[in-house]
Amino acid sequence: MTDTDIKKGLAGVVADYTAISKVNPETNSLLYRGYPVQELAESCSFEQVAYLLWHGELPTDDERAEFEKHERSLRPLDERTKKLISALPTSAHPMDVVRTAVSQLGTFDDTLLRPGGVTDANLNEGRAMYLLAQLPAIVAFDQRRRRGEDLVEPRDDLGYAANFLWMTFGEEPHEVVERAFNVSMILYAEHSFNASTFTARVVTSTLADVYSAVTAAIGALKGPLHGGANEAVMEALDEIKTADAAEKWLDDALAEKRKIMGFGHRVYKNGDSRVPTMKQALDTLVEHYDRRDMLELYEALETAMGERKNIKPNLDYPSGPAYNLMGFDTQTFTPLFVAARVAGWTAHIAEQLANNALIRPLSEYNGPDERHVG
Ligand SMILES: CC(=O)SCCNC(=O)CCNC(=O)[C@H](O)C(C)(C)COP(=O)(O)OP(=O)(O)OC[C@H]1O[C@@H](n2cnc3c(N)ncnc32)[C@H](O)[C@@H]1OP(=O)(O)O
Ligand SMILES: O=C([O-])CC(=O)C(=O)O
Repeated sequence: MTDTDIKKGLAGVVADYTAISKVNPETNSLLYRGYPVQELAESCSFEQVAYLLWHGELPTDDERAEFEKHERSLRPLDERTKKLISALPTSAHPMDVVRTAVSQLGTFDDTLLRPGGVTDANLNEGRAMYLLAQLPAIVAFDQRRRRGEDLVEPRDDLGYAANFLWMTFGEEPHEVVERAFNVSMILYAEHSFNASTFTARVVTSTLADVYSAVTAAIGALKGPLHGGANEAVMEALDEIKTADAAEKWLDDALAEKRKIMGFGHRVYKNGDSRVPTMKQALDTLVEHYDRRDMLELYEALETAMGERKNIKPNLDYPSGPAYNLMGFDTQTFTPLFVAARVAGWTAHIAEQLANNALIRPLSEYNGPDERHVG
């Protein structure tokens, strides 16, 4: 075996089929079940897109109404979840809180103990809906308690995006903000075999349950090379402060061999298909909040990175400042990604189970030759 036989980071390896989404770097496009993500972001709600990812088709009006009713009924947090979150230190990262809360949700589900209960497709669909409905409440409550604010109960007269913002900020969002947030949730919902989704599929392939797979996926998403980058983008923009400081900041960072968060991608080498749509949403927020300074800073760093390295932004680059303008704390950004991506993770869990093979690659041993104790 030579070095070239080792696929470091599994780069370029096709590990399985998927019918859920197609990431095409050649055409710089992303399809969810065949639909261009830009079209879905333009005309659908996050709930419709979750339905599409799970069922393969967009819902009819009746199916949509039923789906929304079910999702809304599952929003309120259990007292045990409120107690658990309240007991966790506010010094802990919100991703650790979300991971812990999802893990606890698994302990409430006694259907897991039924014969065949872990792999039952109907039960797993119910679990996916439960997680989709609960995550906004978990994320919103955690941000509020860190600010010394009381929990805001969900509303069943609001759609997913409006209710999420309502529970976080305690007021109904302006339509511009609701729209931008809905777009971000759709763009974050699914992206084929990214690291967190692959993690969920690895865990599922052992026939472990949905909660275990999602808890593990949250762990994988936390890192700054993946979902954690949206938070890191904001930290960088906060550090740079103004557009005229961007070039020097970048030169210093590159000289220190730092990775510039929100830039580059394992699959897209010519720009991330989702960035133009999220950038448009960011533009609407810049106008709404009258924050041209943010846009200038955003564009200055993007331009400098293009000139120095010819590396383009990924989705985390525009979504970081967008979430900042909406009023989210920087550490809440990656939990927002979790809330959206759980739609994709659970679609992949179902797909993995429908045609399962244990995921277990080989390694080439390069440690000491055989030796003996004593
Ligand atoms: C939603 C998402 O999860 S999107 C990804 C979010 N992550 C980030 O934004 C983190 C910053 N980006 C990165 O670290 C990388 O671009 C990754 C991890 C996303 C992709 O990495 P890989 O496909 O493994 O590419 P790799 O890291 O090998 O980069 C190739 C070259 O480009 C450079 N490069 C890639 N991205 C960056 C970056 N953001 N800043 C500086 N240099 C970079 C690498 O240093 C490397 O240079 P070299 O060949 O001189 O060593
Ligand atoms: O596909 C990837 O490797 C990372 C990514 O953009 C995502 O998960 O949205």
